[in-house]
Amino acid sequence: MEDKWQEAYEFAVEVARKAGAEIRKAGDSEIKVNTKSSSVDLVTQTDQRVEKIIFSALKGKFGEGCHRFIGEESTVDSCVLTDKPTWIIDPVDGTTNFVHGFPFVAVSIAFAVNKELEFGVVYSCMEDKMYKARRGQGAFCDDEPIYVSDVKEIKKSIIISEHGTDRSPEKVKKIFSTMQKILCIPVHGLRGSGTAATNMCLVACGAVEAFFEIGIHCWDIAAGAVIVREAGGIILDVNGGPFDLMSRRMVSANNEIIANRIIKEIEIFPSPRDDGKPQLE
Ligand SMILES: O=P([O-])([O-])O[C@@H]1[C@@H](O)[C@H](O)[C@@H](O)[C@H](O)[C@@H]1O
Ligand SMILES: [Mg+2]
Repeated sequence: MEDKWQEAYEFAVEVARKAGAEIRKAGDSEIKVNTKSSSVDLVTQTDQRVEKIIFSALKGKFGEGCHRFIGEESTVDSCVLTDKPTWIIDPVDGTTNFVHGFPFVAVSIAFAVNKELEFGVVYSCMEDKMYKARRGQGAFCDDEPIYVSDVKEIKKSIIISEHGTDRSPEKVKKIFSTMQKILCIPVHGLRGSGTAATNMCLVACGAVEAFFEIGIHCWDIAAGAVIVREAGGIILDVNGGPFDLMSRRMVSANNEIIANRIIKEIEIFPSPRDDGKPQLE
């Protein structure tokens, strides 16, 4: 049977690598910082320019007729998954890191058809590491197979959590209360790279056991979701239910034991969905 998406997958890897090179060479001139949802939710000309480069490469190859495009800096098509082939793109995941020269910045490109994620590509461009996965065909870093950790004891785990860009006191209190409870289980450590896409790849390659966050967007996690699953991991909603790409919350983990142990400690707070539907509790 013809494999319809292999060419698109390979093209996405090429585009991600080129976009990463553009990020690396963006000099100080381009790091003119603007803000979005809060004074600490940063965006630069590089975010916008690199998204344009990615979109024009994909539209040039696949046309604008039947493919839809969801991108952090444009969201020309609303964040609603249809059955149409849909590209879900974060051109610069870890924008704050990029502005500060903190060396974890990723290009995240995911592709969905019939509302199902078909493949994900995450290029950690400062590390020059290419993570990728196609549904049902395994996960890779620089073409080497990667697998989640086999740790089942929470007290032998490293957990990633991020504080995001919302600084409202009630949310910050819940975020740090959750972190304190997890830290004092105790776990071996808490970490965070500052980019959700990279965090998910760290779960996928077994460097950490889980990453959870409330407040991320579909473009931050869509590619990482494929990579975690194909590396043998699991992704759930923070309430233990099924993962929902548009819900702006998730737990990704090496196995269900670790995922459920983390979920027990998460203090959930509301976060408006990417698709505008009412948020679940
Ligand atoms: O904005 P961006 O750098 O593409 O995405 C980032 C996410 O990857 C990260 O998980 C989150 O904690 C940050 O607040 C920010 O949203
Ligand atoms: Mg971004």
